[in-house]
Amino acid sequence: MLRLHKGYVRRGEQLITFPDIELKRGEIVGVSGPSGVGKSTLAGMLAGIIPMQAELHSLPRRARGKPNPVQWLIQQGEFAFNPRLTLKTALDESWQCDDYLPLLKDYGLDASWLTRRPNQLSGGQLQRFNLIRALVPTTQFLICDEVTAHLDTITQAEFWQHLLATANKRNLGVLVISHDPYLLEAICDHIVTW
Ligand SMILES: Nc1ncnc2c1ncn2[C@@H]1O[C@H](COP(=O)(O)OP(=O)(O)OP(=O)(O)O)[C@@H](O)[C@H]1O
Repeated sequence: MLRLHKGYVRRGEQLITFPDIELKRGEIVGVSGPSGVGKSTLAGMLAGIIPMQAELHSLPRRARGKPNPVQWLIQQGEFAFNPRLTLKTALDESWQCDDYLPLLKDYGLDASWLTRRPNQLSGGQLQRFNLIRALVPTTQFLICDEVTAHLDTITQAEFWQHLLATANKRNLGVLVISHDPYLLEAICDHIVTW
C-alpha cells in the first residue's frame, strides 16, 4: 500500500502540507487541487524521488537493482525520454528485454515506430510509449500526473481505456492527479480534494 499521513515538505520558503493519501493495489484514487498547491511534489514523494516527511508513511520496498515499483508518469511525455535515443533503446533499457512488444499492439502503437526518436511521434503516441515503459513487470503503482491534460478528448479517452484495462489485469494501484473533475468522477473509486 502507498500511504501518507500528515505529510509535509519545505520547498524554499514554502511549507507544503499534503492531504492524507491511501492507495491500495487494484484501487484508482483521484487527487485534485489548485495550481501550485503541491500535487507534483506529492507525486515525487510517493515515487520516492523527493524525501518523504510524514507522521506515518509507507511505500513498497524497492529491490536492489530493480525498477521502482512506483512509477511516475508526467504530463509532458517528451521530457520523459532522452531525445537522442530511439524508443526501442529507451524501452529495452527499462525492461531489460523486449517482452513489451505484445503491449504495443494493445496500445495501438506500430512496432516500426520503435526506431523513431521522441520528436518523431505525436503527444498521444509518446504518452502511450511512456506508459508501456512504466509497465515493467515489477510495477505495482502508477502515479499519473496530469498525463492526458494536453491531449484531445478522443486520445484521452483511448489512453485511459488502455490504462484502466491494464491496471485491472495487473492489479495496479493508480493515483490520478488531474484538474479535470469529469475525468476523476468517471474513473476513480474515490477522490482526495486538496
Ligand atoms: N524545485 C523546487 N524548489 C522550490 N520550490 C519548488 C520547486 N518545485 C516546485 N516548487 C514550488 O512548490 C509548490 C508546489 O509545486 P507543484 O509543482 O508541486 O504544484 P502543483 O500543485 O503540481 O501545480 P500545478 O497544478 O500548477 O502543476 C509551488 O509553489 C512551486 O513554486
